[in-house]
Amino acid sequence: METIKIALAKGRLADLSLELLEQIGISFSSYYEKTRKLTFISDDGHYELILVKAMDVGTYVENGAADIGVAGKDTLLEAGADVFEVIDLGFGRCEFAVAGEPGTELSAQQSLTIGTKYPKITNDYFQAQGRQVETIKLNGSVELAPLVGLSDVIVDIVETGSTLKENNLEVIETMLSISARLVVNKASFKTKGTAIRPVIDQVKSIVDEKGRVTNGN
Ligand SMILES: Nc1ncnc2c1ncn2[C@@H]1O[C@H](COP(=O)(O)OP(=O)(O)OP(=O)(O)O)[C@@H](O)[C@H]1O
Ligand SMILES: O=P(O)(O)OC[C@H]1O[C@H](OP(=O)(O)OP(=O)(O)O)[C@H](O)[C@@H]1O
Repeated sequence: METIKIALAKGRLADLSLELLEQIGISFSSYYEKTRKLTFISDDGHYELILVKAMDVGTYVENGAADIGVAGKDTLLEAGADVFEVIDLGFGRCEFAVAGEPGTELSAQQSLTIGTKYPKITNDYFQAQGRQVETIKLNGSVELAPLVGLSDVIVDIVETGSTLKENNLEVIETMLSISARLVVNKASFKTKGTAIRPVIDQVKSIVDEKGRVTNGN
């Protein structure tokens, strides 16, 4: 069997993604040795795990450097990744929102400056409303931008809302829902279909099962 390469995002999605793979019998014991390694071979020798930055998963999968990947919908949209998005995995759930200081009114601002890690999503969102905005690309701690006058508002991920609250900001407008997705390289889907399709099917059945439990049915 040809080795299947799986790209996972370092960070908060990594452990959940590995748990899911373990549930379908794909284990990477060497991952837990906590080394600085970025590639790992599965215990059965059939899969290779590559660990990449969250924003880069789509790029690796689009270019065929990985056959399969797990990435947040946010990063896939921002990277404009041309991949097959086959399953909504149901974890890494959060919302995209415009946030700012309490009382900020978007319509009241003639020209709006927006601090964000996601300039493409932000521009697309406002362009769809026929509105030109100026985005300032940031790489983290985005909530700081309106507090220090770098931008009028921010566009960022909101989960519990506690980061906004602790920085005296609030959601002004929710934009779209985000969750982790299983993605597949378009060529691999055909050329390695015999090996990839069973992985997709097994992941699907686990996600469906979880959905049923969560829904109480
Ligand atoms: N607060 C959150 N709650 C739920 N999911 C989140 C949250 N923040 C981010 N995510 C999801 O998890 C993915 C990975 O986030 P993580 O924080 O690990 O990396 P990152 O902040 O995008 O990258 P880096 O820290 O390397 O710049 C995101 O792309 C998003 O889909
Ligand atoms: O609504 P909450 O539950 O507070 O979660 C939202 C926070 O989580 C993410 O930050 P992350 O931890 O990835 O930090 P960074 O983007 O600043 O690196 C996001 O950028 C928000 O700051």
